[in-house]
Amino acid sequence: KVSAGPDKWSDNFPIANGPRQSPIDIVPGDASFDGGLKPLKLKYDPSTCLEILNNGHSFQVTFVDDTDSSTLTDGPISGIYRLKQFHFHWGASDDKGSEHTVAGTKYPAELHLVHWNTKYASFGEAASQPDGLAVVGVFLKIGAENANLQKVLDVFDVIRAKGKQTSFANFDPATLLPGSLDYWTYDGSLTTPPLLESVTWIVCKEPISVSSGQMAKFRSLLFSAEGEPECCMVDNYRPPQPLKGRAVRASFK
Ligand SMILES: O[B-]1(O)OCc2ccccc21
Ligand SMILES: [Zn+2]
Repeated sequence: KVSAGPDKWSDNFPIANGPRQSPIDIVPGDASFDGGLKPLKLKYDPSTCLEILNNGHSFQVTFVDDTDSSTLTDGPISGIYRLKQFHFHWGASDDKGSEHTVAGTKYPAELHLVHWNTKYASFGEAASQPDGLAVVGVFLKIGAENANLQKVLDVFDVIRAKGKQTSFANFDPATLLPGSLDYWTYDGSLTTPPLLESVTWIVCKEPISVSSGQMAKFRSLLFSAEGEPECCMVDNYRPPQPLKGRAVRASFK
């Protein structure tokens, strides 16, 4: 059965209309500079990279998270958050695809690096806590071919269908970060069901590049499993949700 789109999610997940839903439209002029925000501290160990899988709504690269080898600290958060996985959201064409927008501007894709608070025992437990997750969002903008991203795209042929996975070792997610780690931050949620309101969002102002040909490769993945009618994996983004009085802070002037 085909899963229902974002407008139908509230039927099974009433939190879809909750007070801290994501993504949002970030309006730079409305964000308040907070001098108390620390620089992001991302320490990633490529040897914790484990596998890459097509989970039917995106593809994700999963990391071993039983030690503090790959962590996010500082920034707007307190304590140590461990990297669990990263994944992307993208569109059917280059004019849409990101989840967060910037003064209404949509990017063709958005990277999410998902971390969980080690004050909790596991990702699953953390995901149900208001301070449980911290997701670093990075926009992708059409430009030069991204050689680091290409290492991920090169294995797409073996994970084309839903449920396919393969080992993926020694990838350094830091190679997907922009030069500047200036960011906006606000309290939000998962952007896919169960839409849990447990995410401190950290959205980088500076995008990374992706070529139009590389975006076409994203669109070669399938929502469908082997043996099912082929359905291209595109438009796997949730549109912006109401801010409902939340503050968006900027780490930069
Ligand atoms: O980026 B997402 O909201 O999409 C799915 C997901 C899973 C875990 C954390 C955050 C997210
Ligand atoms: Zn995501």
